[in-house]
This record gives sequence, structure tokens and C-alpha cells, in this order.
Amino acid sequence: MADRPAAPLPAASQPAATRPTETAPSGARASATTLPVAAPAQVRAVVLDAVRLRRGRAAAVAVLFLLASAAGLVVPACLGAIVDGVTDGAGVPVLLRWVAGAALGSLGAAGAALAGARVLTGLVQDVLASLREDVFASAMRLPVGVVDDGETSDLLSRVTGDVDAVAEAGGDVAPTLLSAGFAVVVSVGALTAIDPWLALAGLSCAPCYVVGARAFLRRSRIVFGEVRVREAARSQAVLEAVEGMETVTALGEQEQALARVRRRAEDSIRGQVEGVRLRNRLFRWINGGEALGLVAILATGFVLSSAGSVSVGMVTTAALVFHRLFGPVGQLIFGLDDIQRAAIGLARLVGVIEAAADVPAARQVSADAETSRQRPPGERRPTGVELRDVTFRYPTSGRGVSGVTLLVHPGTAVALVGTSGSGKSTIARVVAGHHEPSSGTVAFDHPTTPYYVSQELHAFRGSIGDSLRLAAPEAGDDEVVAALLAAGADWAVPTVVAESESERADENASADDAGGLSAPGAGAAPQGTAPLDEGRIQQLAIARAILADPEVVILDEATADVGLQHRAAVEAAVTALRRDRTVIFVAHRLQQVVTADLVVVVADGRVVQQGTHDELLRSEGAYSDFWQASAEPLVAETSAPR
Ligand SMILES: Nc1ncnc2c1ncn2[C@@H]1O[C@H](COP(=O)(O)OP(=O)(O)OP(=O)(O)O)[C@@H](O)[C@H]1O
Repeated sequence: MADRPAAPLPAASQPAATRPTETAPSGARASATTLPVAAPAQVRAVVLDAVRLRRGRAAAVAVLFLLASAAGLVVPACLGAIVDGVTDGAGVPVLLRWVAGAALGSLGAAGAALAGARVLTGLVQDVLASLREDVFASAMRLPVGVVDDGETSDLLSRVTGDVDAVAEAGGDVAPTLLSAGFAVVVSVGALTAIDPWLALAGLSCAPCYVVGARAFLRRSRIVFGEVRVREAARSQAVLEAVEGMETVTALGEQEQALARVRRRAEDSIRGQVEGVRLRNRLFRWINGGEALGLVAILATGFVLSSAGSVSVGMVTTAALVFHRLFGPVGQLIFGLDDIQRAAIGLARLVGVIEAAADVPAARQVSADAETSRQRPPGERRPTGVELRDVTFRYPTSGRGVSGVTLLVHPGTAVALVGTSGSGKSTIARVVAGHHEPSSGTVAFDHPTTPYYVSQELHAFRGSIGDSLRLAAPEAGDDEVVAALLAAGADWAVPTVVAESESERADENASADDAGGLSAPGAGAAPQGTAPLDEGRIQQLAIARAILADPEVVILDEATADVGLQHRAAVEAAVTALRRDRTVIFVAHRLQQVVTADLVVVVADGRVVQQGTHDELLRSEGAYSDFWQASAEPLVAETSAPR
């Protein structure tokens, strides 16, 4: 058997008692939300690592953008030569050669830029995909309260909104940033080659760009953040008024409701006007810088050409080289806002990874989790589990389990039974990897990812599809639907289908809507008609586990907290989850125990009996006592301090 490489912690199911990372890791700043935001150095390290792993493609991008910038210089150089040719009275064939050169140069530049952008887009998408996987895998190890605190839906907003912000910036801004960067370097080089004074004159625009960009960035985050807040408040007021129409009408408060909507709409408009003003101020700085640089180049060129050190054609080339920077530099400066948003998004994403880094679950296990999901179901390898002389004590109470030895054969189900506080959940959590044994070993037949489902009920905010995909980020709609059906959550299928249709509609809408105003909430996923009851919440938790497709499942009283009316549905879901897997379950009802291949009786932190149900019934001991007492539920609500 292979020693457990540190067990994972499916986020959606971890109990409060084992929340190990409520502190931010060093270097990560705790945000107002539960999850930390990574420090810039951490973000840089993650991005550089990702690029280093793809250094071939990164080098290709650099070479292509460099080529594009260099080829782009051919056009102004040829135009300068044409000016000189005309001045010197060159013939038409000579001038046509320069025209052809300019055409070839622009074609070459466009081709190289296109190829560079293509490779870059693939690279960015690839980096993002692996980042998103890392974030999901990390989220799997985070405690449920951290994953979603019921208020802010922080994790879901990170893996959707932040990934989108980074993807947007990666797709649109990164090519602009790179081409502008290379264009600036190559152009300054070209101007220097013509005459260093011309390069210096061109650089006179830099202070305007720097001052304008700094002023913009200082305010943009606040202003555009405020715009978003005010827009949300306006939408909220509209929604409240519409949803509460009957109450508003009954109380005769229509005027107040309308006034509130009007106030918030005006607030929102004021915010947007402020945003437009901010952009206009930036425009002024950019245009001022461009005018200054161009005038400086022309003036310097005039002096130089009068002195005979450069030709008029060369000055023309210099002016055109400078002019061709207007587009990319302007785009770059206006893209700063997106870059900033992407940087914040990245810091929030890396924050999730950093938060999970302290959880005692190794990264390799997350990789295992993904591997186990990618296996075709028929090829799932049943995995045995062996605990040898395992001891674990809670530092705060000194209680726990000791000397636990237990062999779970591949594909079998083991029930842990015992009175309250006897140590059943502790054994389950040790196998799940939530607690590292202070002595003894937990070993699996082969590296695997046990999936832990607790009795804790947690209704995720956000869409059902997203909440299921926490266990399997790349799962398609059909897989999500299959998991829901397997868990008997047929009721959720129409919602998930509507959610993904609405997401597609949103994507199409945002593709059509180039930065325009879309109706608030347009395409929002239809919400369920009623809040989820505990039975449905637990069915979703089990569907999530089915989607994760683990080889070993640990069920810690998964049906304990659902009401009697939901028990049958949840137990049916549990039966589907258990199929063809190795299962360790904490039983709280005798009826569940008879379904186990092995029953393990725990008392006072130790295993006191184990065997099949029939064997244990035949022998005297705690188990037959339980049956004789026929207590229902099995776990007496007694003693045991926590
Ligand atoms: N987070 C914790 N911190 C300190 N002590 C704990 C903690 N969790 C459990 N214990 C103690 O460890 C012992 C074993 O608890 P455990 O939860 O494993 O029992 P259990 O058999 O699962 O009980 P129940 O059926 O009530 O859940 C108990 O004495 C309990 O008080």
C-alpha cells in the first residue's frame, strides 16, 4: 500500500471543527472577505512560474512581436526614402520600389503581429486554464465556510468574475501591451539610429503620459468601483420595488419606492459622468503628450536638417515612427484600467491558492483528484485503505482516537458505529486527511483522493452548475446533469440547463455589446422558485461528490441533519454515490449499518469490535447491546464534551 500522500479536503463538505486555514498565509493580505488576496510578489512568482513552464511559446511570442515592430518600421523608412527621392528628383521606378517596400513591410508587420497575437492568446488561455484548475483544486481543500460564507459568495465570484477579468485582459490587453512595449523600444532604437536628438525629442512626451496615467490610476479604481456599487444599488432598488410590488402597493408606498429608484439611478448616473470626466482628463494628457512629442521631433528635425546632419526624408521617417506609436500607446494607457482589474483578479485568484497552501493537503492530491475524474468510470480502480495504529488527539481537548487499526478492502463499505463522542468522526477525518495522525499510518492501495461528505448542510450562493463544478471545474453540462440525475436531483436539471443557456446568452450579449450598457441582470440565471430545503442541499452535495468521481468516499453522518421527509431521497443519493466505491461511513441509524461489509465499533477513542453485522450480532459486546437496545437513532445524544 502507498502511504497517503496527504489527503484532500473537498471544500463543500468540510466540517467546522476542522477548518484549518482561517488565517491568511504569510505574505497574503487578508481582505474584507474571508479569503486572502495575494501580495504582488506572490502573484509575480505564480505568473513567472507559469510562463517559465511554457518558455518555448513565450519566446515565440517575443520574437514575433519584435519582428512585427521591426517590420512596422519599414513603412516610415520607405516613406522617408520617397520624400528624399522626390526631393532629389528620383524617377518613378525608384519611387515605386519604395512604395512596394512599404507595402511589403506593412504586410510583414501585420502577419507577424497576427501570428504573435495568436500564439499569445493560446499561451494566455493555457496559463489561465491551469490557474483556474489550481484555484479550483485549492478551493476543494478549503473549509466550507471559507469557500462560501453565505453572504459574499467570495470564492464563486473569484472563479467566475476574476477569471473573466483576467481572461479579458489576457485576450485584449496583453497583445496590446506587448506590441506597444516592443513598438516603443524598437521605435526609440530607430529614432536613435537616425539621430539621438530625435529620440530625445520623442521622449519629451513621456512625462505627460506618466502624469496622466498616474492621475487616472489613482482615481480609476475608486471611481469605477463606485460606479459598479451604484449600479448594483440601482438594480437592487428596481428589483426590490418590482418584487415587493404587492406590499408597496398595499402600504401605499409607491411614491417612496419610485423616489428611491430615482435617487439611486441619479447616483449611478453621477458616478458614470465622473468616470467619463476621468477618461477625458486622461485623453487630454495623452493628446498633449502626442502633440508635444511630434512638435519636438519636427522642430529638432528642422534644426538638424538645416544643419545638414539629416535629410528631410529622415525627419519624415522620424515623425512617422513617432506617429505610429500613438495608437498602441493610447490603447496601452486606456488598457491600464483593465490591467489593473486583471491584476486585482489575479491577486484574488492566487490568494485562493495561497490560502489552501496551509491546508494539510498536498497539491499532488488535487492533481490526483483531477486524474481520478478523467478516468472513464468503468476503469475506476477500487482502492483499499489501511489504518495502522493511528493516534490523533485534538490539541484543545486532548481527546480523539488512539491505536486505531483498520483494513478496508477495495470496493467495500465500512460502517463506524459507537456512541456520541466515541471517535467515529475523528477516524473519518483522519482518513480524509483533515487531521494528520500523531502516530501510525494511513495508507491507500494507490494514491487517491478520498472525498469527504459531512452532515453539515451548506447552500451555495450562485448557480447550481458553478457550485457543482467546484468539484470538477472542467465538467461539461452533460456531466453535471448526469451527476444530478444520479443523485436523484432531477428537480435541479431544468435550472442547470437554464443557467447554462443564460450564460451562453450573456456571452453572446457581451460579444455584441462592445462596452455598452446592458440591462442589469439581463441573462441572469433563473433562480429556483423557493430556497433549497435541507434534503435538496444535501442531494447537491452528493451530486458534487458523484461529479468528483472519487475512488474512496467518506460519509460522516451525511443523512443525519436532513429531516425525516427528506431522508429517503438523500439516502437514495448516498446509495448512488457509494456504488462501486470504497466507502467509510459514520452510521447514525442501525438500518444503515446492515448495508456495510464490515462494521467497526468505536468506544472511547478505540476500536473495540469489528466484523460483519452477523458476526458481531452473534458475539457478545457493544454491538449486540446496541441491537438489543434497538435504540433509534443509534447514536444516543449523550455526554462527551467537545
Ligand atoms: N474539534 C475538536 N476539538 C476538540 N475536541 C474534539 C473536537 N472534535 C471532537 N472532539 C472530541 O474528540 C472526541 C471524539 O469526537 P468525535 O467527534 O470523533 O466523536 P463521534 O463519535 O463522531 O461523535 P458524534 O457522533 O457525536 O459526532 C470527543 O470526546 C470529542 O469531544
